[in-house]
Amino acid sequence: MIIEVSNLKKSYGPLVAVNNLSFHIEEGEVFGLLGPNGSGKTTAINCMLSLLDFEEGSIRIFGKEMQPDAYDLKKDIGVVMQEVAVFHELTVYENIDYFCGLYVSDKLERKKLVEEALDFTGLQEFRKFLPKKLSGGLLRRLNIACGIAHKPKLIFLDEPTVAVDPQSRNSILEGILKLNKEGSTIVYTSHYMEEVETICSRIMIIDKGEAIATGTKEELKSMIHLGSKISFDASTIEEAQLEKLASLPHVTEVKKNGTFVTLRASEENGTLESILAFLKAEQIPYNNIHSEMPTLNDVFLEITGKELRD
Ligand SMILES: Nc1ncnc2c1ncn2[C@@H]1O[C@H](COP(=O)(O)OP(=O)(O)OP(=O)(O)O)[C@@H](O)[C@H]1O
Repeated sequence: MIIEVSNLKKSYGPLVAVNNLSFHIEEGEVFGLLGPNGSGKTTAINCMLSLLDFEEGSIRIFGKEMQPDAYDLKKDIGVVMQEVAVFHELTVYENIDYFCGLYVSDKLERKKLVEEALDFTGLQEFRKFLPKKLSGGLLRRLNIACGIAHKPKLIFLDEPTVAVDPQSRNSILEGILKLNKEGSTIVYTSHYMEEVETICSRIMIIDKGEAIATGTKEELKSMIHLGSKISFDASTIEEAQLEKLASLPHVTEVKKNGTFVTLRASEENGTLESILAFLKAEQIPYNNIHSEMPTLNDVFLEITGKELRD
């Protein structure tokens, strides 16, 4: 087991930021911590890194208790923090070389690793640039290169894609999967459910410092019984017809907002067909019909009663 957190509790004065948090992360996982802003993700990471002390619980990394002076554990950990932390007077190359040098003293070996990190983050052509000449997305890529150049076994990435352009975002996400393929276990925090769904093998959803659900995205979605969502535009549909729709097999909910009708179905198979057959039989004109599987936002909404997004 790479990480084992048991009953972690951390407060800032009267505010309990993380409460009774327990989870484990196995080697090779991309583990996602998904929660809205202020839900305690960064606090949990900082406790795992022994950057913060905590009142209750225990944290074991690589099978050993994590301590502020556990340098033997820390050398195998890479950290990419939310705030970009690079030296503004050093070039892109020199920054990566500096951070890599904290772990790798052999010059030749380090040169190879820095070149690989430049390739990996697509920063080769910017190697001589000072950070102030980089766009926000490139600066975040530099932040990542500095955190991962020494090829750590375990990498923490805290919201690495906040405020980056879509191209850099995709390149960051692809890069994380590549690091994972090359053998690193990843802990990834985000409040973007799409990212977490795309790259994480297992996800813990947190809210107000507490874990509300943990599992693969399929497991999380099967915890709720929302099934798929089917929507269409039907300006002439009548109240009595909406009631009939609600009584079709597997339809669990029907809502109308303006001309837009949204149904929830507990079963994917055959439901869309029976809705289409009903609309045809009742001669109800409709447009833009589409069906969506539930998202992690639906899971969050069902459990907490609020949206994941701010
Ligand atoms: N140093 C601090 N002192 C007091 N309160 C803090 C401190 N750091 C965080 N908090 C509070 O603790 C709670 C959890 O914050 P934390 O930063 O861990 O959440 P988060 O999920 O990482 O959110 P974000 O994505 O916005 O960083 C929030 O209510 C935050 O305001």
